[in-house]
Amino acid sequence: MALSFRICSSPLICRATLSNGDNSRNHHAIDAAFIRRAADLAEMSAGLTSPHPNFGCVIATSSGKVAGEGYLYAQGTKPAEALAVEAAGEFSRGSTAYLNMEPGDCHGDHTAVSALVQAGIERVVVGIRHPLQHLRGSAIRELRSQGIEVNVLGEDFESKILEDARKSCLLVNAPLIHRACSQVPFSVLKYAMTLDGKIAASSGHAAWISSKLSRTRVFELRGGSDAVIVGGNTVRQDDPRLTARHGQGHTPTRIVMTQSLDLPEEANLWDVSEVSTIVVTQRGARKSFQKYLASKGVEVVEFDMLNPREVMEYFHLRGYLSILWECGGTLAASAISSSVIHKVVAFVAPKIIGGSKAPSPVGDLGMVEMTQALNLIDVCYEQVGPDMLVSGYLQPIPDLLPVIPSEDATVEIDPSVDPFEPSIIFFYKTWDLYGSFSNFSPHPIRMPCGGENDDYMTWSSVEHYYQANKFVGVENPMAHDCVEKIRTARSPEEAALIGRSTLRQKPELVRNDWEDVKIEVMYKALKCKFSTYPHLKSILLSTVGSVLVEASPHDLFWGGGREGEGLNYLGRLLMQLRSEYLGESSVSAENTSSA
Ligand SMILES: NC(=O)C1=CN([C@@H]2O[C@H](COP(=O)(O)OP(=O)(O)OC[C@H]3O[C@@H](n4cnc5c(N)ncnc54)[C@H](OP(=O)(O)O)[C@@H]3O)[C@@H](O)[C@H]2O)C=CC1
Ligand SMILES: Nc1c(N[C@@H]2O[C@H](COP(=O)(O)O)[C@@H](O)[C@H]2O)[nH]c(=O)[nH]c1=O
Repeated sequence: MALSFRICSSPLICRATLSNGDNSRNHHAIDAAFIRRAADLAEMSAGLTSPHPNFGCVIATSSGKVAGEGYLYAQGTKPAEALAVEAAGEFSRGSTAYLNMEPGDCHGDHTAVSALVQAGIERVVVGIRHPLQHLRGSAIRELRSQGIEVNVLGEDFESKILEDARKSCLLVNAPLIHRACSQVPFSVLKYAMTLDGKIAASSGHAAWISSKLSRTRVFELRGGSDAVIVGGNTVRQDDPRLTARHGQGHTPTRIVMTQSLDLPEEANLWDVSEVSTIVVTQRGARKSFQKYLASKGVEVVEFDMLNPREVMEYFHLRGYLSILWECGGTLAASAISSSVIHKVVAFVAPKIIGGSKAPSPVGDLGMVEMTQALNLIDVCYEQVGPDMLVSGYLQPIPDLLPVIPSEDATVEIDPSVDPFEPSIIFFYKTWDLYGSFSNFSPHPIRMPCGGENDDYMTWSSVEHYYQANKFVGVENPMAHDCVEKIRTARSPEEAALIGRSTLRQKPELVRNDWEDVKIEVMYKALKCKFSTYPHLKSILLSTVGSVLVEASPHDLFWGGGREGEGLNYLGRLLMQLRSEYLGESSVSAENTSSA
């Protein structure tokens, strides 16, 4: 899929022609228009890859013309700001950069901050600060320390028009903000209902209520989510596939929530050749069926208390940002009552089915008077083919300012808090605290390819290098192609997908000694990464005394597993590397003192 960044001629964006009197109002209008454009750009990666923090950037010249634009395609790919200054070329010098959100990583040569500084940007306007506490404020501080003027909406100046622009920045990263504030993923309840409020006929038949066009929109919604969830009854009634069939984009994990585990032996969701399925159930439910599902490649996770909140907290820990609920009314009511649903998306079809027993979108919430009804916020109406799409929020997007203080502010409030000192340090998603320990972190390394080819090459991440090494040195042109495909994959995620699926589908392309050498391959790559980036080495050394655990619940070799049952080889290798660095620094300290 091609990345699009182009010089835009949006009608919103005009040249700045300011008279003295209306200077500040016009400045605000121009800043607001460019920030809204940055937020629109940020949304462009939705559905292309797994959900991640969304970044967009517009470079505007002093005469108010767009010189370059960019957006983050996937986690671990070139920052939006770097793409935008590349597109703007020489026009970047002296220009203003508009960012929907403060960048995360600000250390090193390939970050958003370094791209803006090196391009000679004079002013940066930021829609919102980064919502994650460990990243909040760092990039802004760094840009200011480099002499760039930085204005943050809502902090440096306020007006209605800027407030609206700021809101578009909150909306485009609503999942991240909710995740940061509430420790559950952002959840959207989506349903299709007839004009008389039914989601199926009284027989349970529901195919179809909404039009084909509306259902294509649902595929897009799925593509922009980490997972789609339904209840056991929907599996029994509909035998759904829950795939995103809108093109080549991201496909979410399918989750089934069932207390009874009384599910059919044959179901579309048990075909995991394209997408995985996770069944969450009550501890001890139908052990033999659990085994059967496991034999089909379906992951089963047992809960002591199976309820929507526990399940969402669990998926938060697994790094999920956004979940689409496509369940029926019983589970929807339970999820709303547990306050885990943030947004509702309803397709209303101009059909009437009737039936006093036909199910409706939300079951019993225990309310008896209309005054108790939940009022949606920021409601939108859109016609999709013959249907009406009504969407809105059940909970306001938290106001970041008071809710999430920066790390510096936290230390001021409670000096005993040291976020870098728990005895076990978990890491997993690249944008979380210690995310730079992940193999998916966007830190390119230069390493020889291995095999007969000893030329040094650039690998966009440790994951690219590791996955490619599975096929290095194999005398088969398809293996060579595979190495090249992985090396040039647009994101670590894509590199992993190619590496893992080729290993499964064409095991003959995998080198014979792979199982014997894979740990060494990983160690070399990690060593290269941490030696190349001094700030990463410092973070690694700051963890001395703590056990490092990759919090991957499903990778039981490199990760720690859900309940500590994983071998955690990635954590172990990082600790081994840390000891090596410590040994080196104590030897060099000894040498200095004896010199
Ligand atoms: N038009 C539309 O948009 C949609 C329509 N439908 C229709 O809705 C009907 C099914 O509705 P419904 O039974 O409500 O839907 P679901 O199956 O989606 O949800 C209910 C099931 O969820 C499981 N569950 C697990 N934990 C809980 C919990 N804490 N609270 C509630 N349920 C829990 C149970 O499964 P178990 O019994 O296995 O333990 C329960 O039977 C079908 O006719 C289907 O066609 C469904 C989805 C969307
Ligand atoms: N009936 C109905 C929906 N039903 C939802 O879609 C699921 C089927 O998805 P799939 O098997 O992937 O096509 C089904 O189980 C239920 O969750 N959705 C809609 O947009 N419109 C509709 O009219």
